[in-house]
Amino acid sequence: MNPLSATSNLASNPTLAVLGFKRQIVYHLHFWAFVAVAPLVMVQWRQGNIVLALLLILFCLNAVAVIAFLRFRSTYFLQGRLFPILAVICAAYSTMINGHAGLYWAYPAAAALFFLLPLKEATVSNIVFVISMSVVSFITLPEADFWRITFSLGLTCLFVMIFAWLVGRLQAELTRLATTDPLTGCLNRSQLADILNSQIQMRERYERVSSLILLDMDYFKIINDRWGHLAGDRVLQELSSRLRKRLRESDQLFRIGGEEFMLVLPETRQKDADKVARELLTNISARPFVEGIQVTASASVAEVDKGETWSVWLNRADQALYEAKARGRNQVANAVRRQEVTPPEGADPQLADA
Ligand SMILES: Nc1nc2c(ncn2[C@@H]2O[C@H](COP(=O)(O)OP(=O)(O)OP(=O)(O)O)[C@@H](O)[C@H]2O)c(=O)[nH]1
Repeated sequence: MNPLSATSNLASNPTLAVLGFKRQIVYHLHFWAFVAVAPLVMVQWRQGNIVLALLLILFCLNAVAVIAFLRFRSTYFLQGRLFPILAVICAAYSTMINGHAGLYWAYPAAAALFFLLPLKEATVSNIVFVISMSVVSFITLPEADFWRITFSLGLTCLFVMIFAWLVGRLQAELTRLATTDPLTGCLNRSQLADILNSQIQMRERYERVSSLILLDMDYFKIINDRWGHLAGDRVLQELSSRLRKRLRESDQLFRIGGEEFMLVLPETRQKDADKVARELLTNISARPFVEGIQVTASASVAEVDKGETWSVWLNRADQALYEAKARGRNQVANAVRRQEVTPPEGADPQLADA
């Protein structure tokens, strides 16, 4: 996959958008590092600095490998670990033989590390980088330069580290805002397909069966009409917190519509999910909500079937929810398994899946 094309997922999946952003940074930094360093190979070779020229060739080859792996395999070659090692060796060695001319390259290399590696690894690499450059400048340059280099390089690293840390926090916050519902804190629809698909893959590959529960409040419109929208909002908040309390760490809670929630229960069979759904409904109807509002909800349960897509799975649960509503509400309906749908005689069995 072209790393630059990952932005096409920006609107549909925030997590992929952040991943695409990170790929682009890695891609651009290696591309421009290659463009800057490749001519230096010739310069150092001509000046007779063969070892440095060979080190720079290695640096360029690493950049080409990272770009190629990103473009053709969608993977990060050696997780970017060669860049800091080669950058430290090249900058330190170049400073030893070329003095200040080599030192200038330490600054962009140190800054780049914070965008190529996880924050902790980049910090450790840069501490090693600053110490190496300090030792080299102490040995090869006047004492005043040693102090200037140590402080200016250290400060550069500190500034970029703070910037990279803030960008990371901003990314995490934007992802959270884009993937959750602000009223209840539940996941929104943005990751629904991905999460259902991952459960389907667990079913196909490892025979691990997951179930989903759809839960919809009964006559919620009446609550809004009688107590107002603010009270309605508070009921939704309390409902989501009651649901969350009953769930396991591995379960996921989505708000997929106004008063409709979806619970994904990994490694849970239909009969166990049915038990959970019944407990949830009892928990909802047993105690009044804010301002003494008494509510009930209807639910449906569907275990993932072999070979079905996420939309078929969700659709089966949706049909069952209609049934629970039609049968009088405040109850659980189990979705019909695809195998249980017997096509009329002579009909194409494939059509039963539709
Ligand atoms: N307070 C509040 N109300 C919401 C929100 N989102 C949707 N609603 C309301 O939820 C109500 C849903 O009404 P319906 O779809 O008729 O469902 P219902 O009244 O629960 O009836 P059944 O589902 O058939 O039992 C509408 O009045 C929406 O305005 C929200 O975020 N806050």
